[in-house]
Amino acid sequence: MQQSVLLVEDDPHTGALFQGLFEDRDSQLVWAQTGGDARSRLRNQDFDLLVLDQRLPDAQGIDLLREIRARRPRQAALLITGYSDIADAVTAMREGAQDYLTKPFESLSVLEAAIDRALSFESARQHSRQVGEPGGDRDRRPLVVSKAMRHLMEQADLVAASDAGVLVSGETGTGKGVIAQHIHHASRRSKGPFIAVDCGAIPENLLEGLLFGYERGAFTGASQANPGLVEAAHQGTLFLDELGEMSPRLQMTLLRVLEERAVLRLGASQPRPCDFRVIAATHRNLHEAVKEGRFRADLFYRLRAVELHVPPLRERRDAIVPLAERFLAEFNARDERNIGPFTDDAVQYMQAAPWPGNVRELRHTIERIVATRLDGPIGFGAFTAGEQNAGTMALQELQLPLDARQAQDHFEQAYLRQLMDRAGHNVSQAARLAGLSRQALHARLVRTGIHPRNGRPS
Ligand SMILES: Nc1ncnc2c1ncn2[C@@H]1O[C@H](COP(=O)(O)OP(=O)(O)OP(=O)(O)O)[C@@H](O)[C@H]1O
Repeated sequence: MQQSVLLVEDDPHTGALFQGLFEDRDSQLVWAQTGGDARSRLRNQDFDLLVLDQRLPDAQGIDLLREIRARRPRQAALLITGYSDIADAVTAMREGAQDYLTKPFESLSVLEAAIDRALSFESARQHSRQVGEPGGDRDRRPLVVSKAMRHLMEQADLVAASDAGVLVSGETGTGKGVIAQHIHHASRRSKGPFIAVDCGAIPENLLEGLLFGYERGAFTGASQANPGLVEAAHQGTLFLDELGEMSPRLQMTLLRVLEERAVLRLGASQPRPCDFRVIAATHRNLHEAVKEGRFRADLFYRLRAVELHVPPLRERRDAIVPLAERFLAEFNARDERNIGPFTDDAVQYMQAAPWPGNVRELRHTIERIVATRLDGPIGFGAFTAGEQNAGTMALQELQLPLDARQAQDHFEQAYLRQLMDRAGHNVSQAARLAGLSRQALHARLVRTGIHPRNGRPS
């Protein structure tokens, strides 16, 4: 079925760019130049995807998105920001945008990939809602197979009943975020928001404003007051991922907020009461960090009333094949394929492989396999194909354009994708391998349009 996209954009160049992009596509583009125009178009037609510019003559893209999603909570959207403004981007994601794009666009292919991704995501979502109900929610639950994980989930259920601070530790990709969400959904706060922040990916000064909020004029560029994620998590759960990366100054502010149950926005004189539960996660050994004085002991003990350690996948090998089968079913449904089953040698390979990137790496591998074939059983070769000569293959497949800047962009994208694959899609690990700071790498990933989590163009 033909999909439809509503572009809300006042800039004629960007509008023309989109019209050009949609000329050869099987989907329909409708272009509205103002918020008012967009509202009237939405009264007459449903769109599979909205692409909203943040700065419109009569509205802010985020405000418009908020307004539209109040009536259509499942509306898929992408936000275009004029500057790489991470605060706008994060707000947009919180309002339910699938993704954000920064202008000027790096390249047409990055833009096209983002639209494709949002549209295929939307069609998969519509599909899974239709076929998934009433089992849809069940499918999103973590798969619990091994004894160690069963024990962990029992503990998670117990702690969910209390309001105690929880520290979830474990290697990257083991499912710490999944456990945090499970605790939230099993707790009395389940009707409130679950807000996740990756403390390691955001520079300290931005993280401060993002978490604790700011008043208008608190700093240059603070043109309007912003409540911050702590306030947004009111009556819900704040998931602080990679807490070990938080600077000592922000650790102190966070401790104060937790002790006083109130937050003081930057530039404000009156604290605002807030009621939220913190679940923190770390891949670092925070006990060591406390001993070495790099992490505040008082904050550590406060957040770690209960500690749950998620074991690496190699220590729960009986879960590998059931997880792989779950992911295979998920991607077959999403990509409308019918690939599988796994052959015996594929099963043996999976069970023996080290999976340094844990469940995320397994999931990503199955996604790659499904994306690169049409049907048939999955043998051992499917798992090793990506590893052999990964470097030379990536370069041969690059087909670099002759324009020097474009060639550099292509090369950087290929490099970053390969780097993220090697690092099991963990930004900290990738930054270590690349010899870059985590923030510098994150900025490059955002700039080149690669999604830090899955290495695909966003
Ligand atoms: N038990 C599980 N059942 C189903 N999917 C899982 C399970 N554990 C992890 N996953 C999937 O693996 C991926 C990684 O999980 P998650 O993001 O929770 O890991 P993490 O430990 O928080 O990673 P990081 O330290 O990099 O933030 C996600 O796509 C998640 O859905």
